[in-house]
Amino acid sequence: MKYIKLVISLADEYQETLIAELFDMGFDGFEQLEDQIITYTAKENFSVGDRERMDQLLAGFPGKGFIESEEIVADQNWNEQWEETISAQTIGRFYVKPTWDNSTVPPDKILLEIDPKMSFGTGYHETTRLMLRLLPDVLEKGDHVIDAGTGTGILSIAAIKLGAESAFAFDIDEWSINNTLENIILNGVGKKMIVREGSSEVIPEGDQADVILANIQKNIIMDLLPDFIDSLKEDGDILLSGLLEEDKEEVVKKLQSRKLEIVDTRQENEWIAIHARR
Ligand SMILES: C[S@@+](CC[C@H](N)C(=O)[O-])C[C@H]1O[C@@H](n2cnc3c(N)ncnc32)[C@H](O)[C@@H]1O
Repeated sequence: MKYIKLVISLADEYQETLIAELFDMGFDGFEQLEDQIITYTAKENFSVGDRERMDQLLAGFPGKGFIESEEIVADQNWNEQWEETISAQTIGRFYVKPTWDNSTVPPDKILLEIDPKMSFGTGYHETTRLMLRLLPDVLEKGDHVIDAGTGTGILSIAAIKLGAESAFAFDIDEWSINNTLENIILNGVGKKMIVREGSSEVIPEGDQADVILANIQKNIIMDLLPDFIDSLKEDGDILLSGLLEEDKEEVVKKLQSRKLEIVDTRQENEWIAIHARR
């Protein structure tokens, strides 16, 4: 498979906003450098319309961004480049590392072995970190979890390692499903985790979660929220991220209008996560 590698020139303070947009366009694997982002997408996914939309987006930033270079790279090269940018890190109670990192797991940490390939969820993004830090405060042993937009599977795997009895994870991205399946095997959580390709329509009828996890993006979360609430037990908890600080008011209002109580809100840089309870 061939990928398009784009090197984009953009001031640091606008990079997260652009990344959220590019992510929705199907781009994945974002390397943030000083005033520069390197990103990839499958060649067949990048239409002329996408290119125009990207040019428009970049022109909209103060000081303007632009595409410095565009190159077609083969799968193998791409993965090698990507892997070089990933290394282990501690996030709250977890130690997240790819298989090619041989560092020692700190004794008090729970290992999450995640080979990210192209799926979002290395633990490097603020939204994943916020979710991983909130999860131990919310999850109880024996819980059933629904993980919407699972990416690499990282949040479900973390939940099971914390003591969840089962997790149902779904994602619209086929690549993410394959990557999640690999990570399930790596972490030995296969018996407790079910993965499906698709959106909220794939949640089994009558499935009721103690905890719903959704690190996606504001508009998608707003659309899927009614389905999430239908699949949440009375007193169940919902953790939402992929949200920017500026999204907070709208999302909180919507949650409250559906009679959910806001328990906690956390922030890292301009990103937030919300913990609400039914
Ligand atoms: C920001 S990533 C989060 C990945 C991972 N859960 C984490 O916390 O690191 C969002 C994921 O949501 C998926 N996604 C986007 N829209 C979706 C939808 N309508 N239903 C299910 N998954 C969706 C994307 O493919 C992507 O893998």
